[in-house]
Amino acid sequence: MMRNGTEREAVSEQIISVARLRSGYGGGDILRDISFDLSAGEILAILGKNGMGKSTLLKTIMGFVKPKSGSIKLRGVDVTNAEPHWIARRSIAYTPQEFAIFRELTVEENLRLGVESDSLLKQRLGDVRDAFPRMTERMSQRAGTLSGGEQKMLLLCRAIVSRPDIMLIDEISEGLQPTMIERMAEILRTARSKGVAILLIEQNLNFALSIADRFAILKIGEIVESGRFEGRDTAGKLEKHLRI
Ligand SMILES: Nc1ncnc2c1ncn2[C@@H]1O[C@H](COP(=O)(O)OP(=O)(O)OP(=O)(O)O)[C@@H](O)[C@H]1O
Repeated sequence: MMRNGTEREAVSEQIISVARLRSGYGGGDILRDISFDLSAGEILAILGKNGMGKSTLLKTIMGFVKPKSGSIKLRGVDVTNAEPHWIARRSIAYTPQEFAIFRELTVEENLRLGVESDSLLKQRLGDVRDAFPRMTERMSQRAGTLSGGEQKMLLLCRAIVSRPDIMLIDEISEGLQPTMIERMAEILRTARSKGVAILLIEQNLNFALSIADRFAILKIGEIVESGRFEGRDTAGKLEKHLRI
């Protein structure tokens, strides 16, 4: 598949393949029939109104919610019925919507959870410094004392130090100041340029439009519209589906 961009490198490896996925909680279906592919070095924004199942999609890919039918493949490996701890080891970083840092641990200890050893974290501190220099000045500070924006940034830095092939990101920009959102956009663009495949759940349409290559609109458990961001045409489609 050709990527949107100037280099026009042919990138064919399907990093995530979801086919005819049905999933939900108890007897009810939240996702009814979801299919999409995501390649290396590509950002796909999943958009939709509240409660349409965007977070459920990421939780299902991570194995926290069990699929009822359909399939999920990560780099060609079928993970449809795999356990979350096994999926988490397949070079995938998940930043959930709810704060997932350990407030009582220090910034360094939280980052340490993203890597296998102390020495590896030391080697990769440059990644954190490049992403958000202030974080490396806060290494011994308790994570719970960081500002809300910094806590979200810590989540993203923890994902970055794990050097994943895949990032699943749920509403990272929610409630943040524009400068912080722009920094996050830069971090995600950098990850994409290194070939990371990014599935981005977003309510902030401008943020999504500014970084994603493609979009998919989720409505009542199905993808009702998808494509590349192409100016006004796309804006019209999005407007139609996302209107409150
Ligand atoms: N653990 C759960 N048990 C039962 N129902 C749930 C559970 N988690 C979510 N739901 C329901 O599933 C539906 C989809 O929720 P989900 O969080 O996936 O939506 P979303 O599109 O991410 O919405 P938002 O943008 O508001 O976060 C909602 O109706 C929600 O109430």
